[in-house]
Amino acid sequence: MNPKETLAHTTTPKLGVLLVNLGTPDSPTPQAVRRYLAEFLSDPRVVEIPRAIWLPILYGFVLPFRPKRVAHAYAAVWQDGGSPLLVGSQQLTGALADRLSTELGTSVVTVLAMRYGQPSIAAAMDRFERENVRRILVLPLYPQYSGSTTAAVMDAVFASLMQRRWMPELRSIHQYHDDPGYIAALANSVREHWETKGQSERLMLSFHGIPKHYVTNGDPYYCQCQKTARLLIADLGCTRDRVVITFQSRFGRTPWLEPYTDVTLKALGAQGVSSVDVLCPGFAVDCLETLEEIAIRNRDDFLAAGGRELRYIPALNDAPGHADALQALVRSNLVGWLPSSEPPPIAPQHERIAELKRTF
Ligand SMILES: C=CC1=C(C)c2cc3[nH]c(cc4nc(cc5[nH]c(cc1n2)c(C)c5CCC(=O)O)C(CCC(=O)O)=C4C)c(C)c3C=C
Ligand SMILES: [Fe+2]
Ligand SMILES: [Fe+2]
Repeated sequence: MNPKETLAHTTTPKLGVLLVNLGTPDSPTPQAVRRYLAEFLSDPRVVEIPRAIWLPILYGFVLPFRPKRVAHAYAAVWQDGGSPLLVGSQQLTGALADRLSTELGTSVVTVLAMRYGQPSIAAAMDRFERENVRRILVLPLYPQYSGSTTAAVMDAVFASLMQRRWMPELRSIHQYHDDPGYIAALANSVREHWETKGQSERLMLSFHGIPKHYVTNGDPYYCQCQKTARLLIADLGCTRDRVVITFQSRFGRTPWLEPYTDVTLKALGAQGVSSVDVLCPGFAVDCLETLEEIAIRNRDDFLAAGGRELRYIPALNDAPGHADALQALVRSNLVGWLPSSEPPPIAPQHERIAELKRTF
């Protein structure tokens, strides 16, 4: 008998941290975008219309036309290393991996996967198996939980585990919308932007939308977006009338969460608001929806409607405060899995947000 290497009793089991983001095309071409959209939009977590109705629409009306237009949008923001979502997610994973290995040594393996496309969740699980990772913490890079994103990630993780004889132990972080480190990182990023560029007349907090009926059917996404916004506004000390909370990236014909970002920006421009700072707190890293939709298309619309300046505040990406926040989040979810079982204490500068979080 030739047992698998992972059965060797001398190897110490390791711990895996799996970061997962949405996924993105391999290149900004209609063919690659079509492959990506076909996989993404076939997921019943994303489009809940019955398959017999939706798949003919997807293959008959969406996939023949949308990829050409969307490929053009990707081309406008494509980077040397590839799609901004992939590059940014890789950089953030690198920053977190450095921190975790400095703190915990070689017993922790930090890996990035994408829910749709490459690098796949199945490949990450294969790597964990090869490296004798027996305990896995999954961190979907979505601060606010939605069935269409977070649960879709977990579906793929479970599907991959179904194929394995010796299942690793599993934990997952389903949301961190009110995590003090995350809120503080967002607030610091806004303050830094204001210090260098000055304050606009309005601060817009734009979250990715979802269909309204997902929320009425029980998805907590809307409430978690609102809580992120409340905590952020409180930490910034802004007056509520200067802030607008909106939802972007509408897709399809059903009503989505409102107010819509694009409609609101046009209305603000028309009402004589001359400058707006836009932050997208639900996007861990920049991507098509922030760099192209907000910073190019919606900016053009705002200016055309009479506005004078739209300043996009970048996503947290691999900023040290972001990687620090995720490190603390991961650490507090590893209690019992590490020799030292205590979660790290709350950083003194985050205590105020932790207190607010308890009261909201
Ligand atoms: C941040 C959380 C996200 C939620 C919630 C979300 C829901 C959601 N999205 C679609 C449809 C599309 N989204 C697209 C791009 C896209 N979406 C997110 C994040 C969330 N989506 C990101 C980070 C991205 C960017 C990907 C990139 O490569 O940069 C797209 C593709 C672009 C396009 O064709 O317009 C679609 C389609 C639905 C239907 C949905 C909820 C039901
Ligand atoms: Fe989306
Ligand atoms: Fe979009």
